[in-house]
Amino acid sequence: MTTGSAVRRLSAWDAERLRGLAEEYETPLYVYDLERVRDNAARLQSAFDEEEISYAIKANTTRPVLSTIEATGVGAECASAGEVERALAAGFDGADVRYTAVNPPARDLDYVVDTAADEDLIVTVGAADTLDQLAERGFSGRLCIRANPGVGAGHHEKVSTGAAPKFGVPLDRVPDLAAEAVDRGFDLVGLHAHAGSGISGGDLEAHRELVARMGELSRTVIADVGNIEFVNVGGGLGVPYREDQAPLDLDAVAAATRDAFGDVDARLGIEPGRYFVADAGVLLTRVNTVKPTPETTVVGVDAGMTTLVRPAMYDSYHAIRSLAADARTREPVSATVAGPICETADVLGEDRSLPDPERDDLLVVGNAGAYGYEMSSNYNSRPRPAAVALEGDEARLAVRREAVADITGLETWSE
Ligand SMILES: Cc1ncc(COP(=O)(O)O)c(C=O)c1O
Ligand SMILES: N[C@@H](CCCC[NH3+])C(=O)O
Repeated sequence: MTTGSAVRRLSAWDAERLRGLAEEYETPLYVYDLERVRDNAARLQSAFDEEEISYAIKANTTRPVLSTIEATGVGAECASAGEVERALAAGFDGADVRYTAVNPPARDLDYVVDTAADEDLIVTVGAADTLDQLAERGFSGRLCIRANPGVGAGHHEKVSTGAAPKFGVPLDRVPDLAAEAVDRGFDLVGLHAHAGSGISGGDLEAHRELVARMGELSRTVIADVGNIEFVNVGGGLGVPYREDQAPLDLDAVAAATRDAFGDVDARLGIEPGRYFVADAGVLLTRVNTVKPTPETTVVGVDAGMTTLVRPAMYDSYHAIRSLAADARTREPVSATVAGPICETADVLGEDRSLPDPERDDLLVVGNAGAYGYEMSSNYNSRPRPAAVALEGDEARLAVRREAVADITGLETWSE
């Protein structure tokens, strides 16, 4: 049983409503549909009904999104002290929050150790060094060890983490570190690994291999040091970005995951981020310049790589559609949709067929709910956009538009 469709194309968004939101809140504007977030959560919970699910909140930490996901009963995986703070503030139970330490700054560890004492957080370490730093701080909470499984996957080499030395303890060193942790009095409750982000059907073999390696590792660790509560095999479930891409068959992924894990006396867990939120969000942007050139029609818009960095950073494809009310009556042109930033990489889409664009047309960019606002920046002193959350017929401002004064307000130097 699944809830809603596994694919939500751009054409499913109500164009008239989006035009109204752009008028009211101006552009660039992120729009999140909370009902779609719930649908995505329900689909995950239906497929992974025997597993423990956490939301990797780095994908979208906007408060209404966090509260909506918290209400579905899943946990939260956090990549920083700031994310832990936001997860707790949104209502996640401390016992369901995991902090994944990646070269953790001392300030993160101070906060997390302090908070863990009251909130029962789980801290995941990916280096023996981090274990020492926790011991130095008198950490007495629940501990998880992140393994580097030696197998990675993902939509781009920059997001394939499973074999990158930066992440996790090499698989063959995990049993010794686990034994050492238990000897030193840590409460070892789990093991963890993550292959990478944006896993598609073609990556399933890599996923299966990672899970199989984690199954074997957990059997060794349990035999050495006794029971643990869980083995989390990471996030990474991809969603279709192109119109012709098929969605992941979640039931098949869940079955393959269980099968590869085998018979281990610990709860299996996953921690997707993107799957919860990607197609629950769009980015609205307005055309400010139309420039025909011999190669292409350059369509200049008010959102750029500072608003949505994925195309510039990973060459990611995001569908773009014109919301001009008379779009159907216009001839299509081949367009390059480019932002206002002084970088050649500041292009949201190339070779896009758009109804003959005009200044002030509204465009909508798809699948912007994951790693969109989260990765936005202030480069070129561009204020970050606003975000609106939709709950049924209601729309509420979730994040106000940044002003230049918000940026300059951080400066302490005055003449
Ligand atoms: C440790 C960890 N867990 C979970 C995720 C979530 O990945 P995704 O949003 O692709 O599901 C990430 C990001 O890649 C991650 O680094
Ligand atoms: N930020 C990446 C995915 C997550 C990487 C985090 N480990 C993307 O937009 O695809």
